[in-house]
Amino acid sequence: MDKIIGFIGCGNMTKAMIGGIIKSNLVNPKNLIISDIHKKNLDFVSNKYNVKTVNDNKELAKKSDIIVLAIKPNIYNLVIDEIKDFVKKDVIIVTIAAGKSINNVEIEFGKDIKIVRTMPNTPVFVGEGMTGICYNDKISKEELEEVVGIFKCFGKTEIIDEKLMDVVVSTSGSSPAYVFMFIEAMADAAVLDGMSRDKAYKMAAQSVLGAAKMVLETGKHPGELKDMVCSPGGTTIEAVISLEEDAFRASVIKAMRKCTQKSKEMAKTTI
Ligand SMILES: NC(=O)C1=CN([C@@H]2O[C@H](COP(=O)(O)OP(=O)(O)OC[C@H]3O[C@@H](n4cnc5c(N)ncnc54)[C@H](O)[C@@H]3O)[C@@H](O)[C@H]2O)C=CC1
Ligand SMILES: O=C(O)[C@@H]1CCC=N1
Repeated sequence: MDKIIGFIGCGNMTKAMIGGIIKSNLVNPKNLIISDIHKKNLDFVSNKYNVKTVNDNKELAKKSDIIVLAIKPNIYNLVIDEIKDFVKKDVIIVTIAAGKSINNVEIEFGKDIKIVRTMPNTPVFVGEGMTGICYNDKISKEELEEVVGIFKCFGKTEIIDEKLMDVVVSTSGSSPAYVFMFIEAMADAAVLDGMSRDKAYKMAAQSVLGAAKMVLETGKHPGELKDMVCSPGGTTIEAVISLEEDAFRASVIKAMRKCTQKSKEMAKTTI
């Protein structure tokens, strides 16, 4: 691709995304421009990846063909207000924030603008991200493919109906946090029973990775895969029954619905 891709905000997500883009050789590093209010973040990426950096969002807006808004949702208004009169006519705006609908962003720009709304997750750091993507009616098939191509540099992508984007937030955007809690809890139990901390994290995490791969690669129902682990009168069924008694699955479902609801509420209140 020979388009100029600009990232506004050089935090965790941007660092991970540009790392993946450069590794996959999608664009020359010189075609990436990053802006941030903190020089320390810009120095980090220019030293590590040899990308262009600017401390002025307007300057980035004037030069970029695609702009990824990688700032926190609460400053989207501020940043859009700052750049809206400086963006190129055919610029593609890519959002990655929870609770920012396409309509919110269209209203903030106050003019016809191409928008791709995405929800990635932190596994983009290791090239295993999962990104839900939707877009407005100004985006052509080719433009959508270009943006999808960016997100494929650091993981998998799914095109999703916008009305399900709040569900994407809870299912893949926020879900690494609950999985980390699960791994931490498993490791705590192992440590309690005498295993060293480093071995406990490694063994719990690899088991989660392997189990996830089995769901993706066998196509079997997760319940069937669970049954394959449970020997009659054995050890696993003891753990399964204990988790059921403590409403393990109901807790996860309840937590995810709260997460989805929060994303919906944010979309109502952030314009
Ligand atoms: N962390 C996560 O798991 C995920 C985050 N997101 C979304 O990604 C976005 C970025 O999140 P993170 O990278 O985690 O945040 P972060 O806090 O690490 O990065 C935000 C960056 O924006 C910079 N910034 C603040 N004001 C600015 C301004 N006026 N102009 C330019 N830069 C400015 C900050 O200095 C910081 O480097 C958020 O909207 C978040 O909702 C999306 C999916 C997953
Ligand atoms: O908690 C948040 O707002 C972001 C969105 C998805 C993951 N983290």
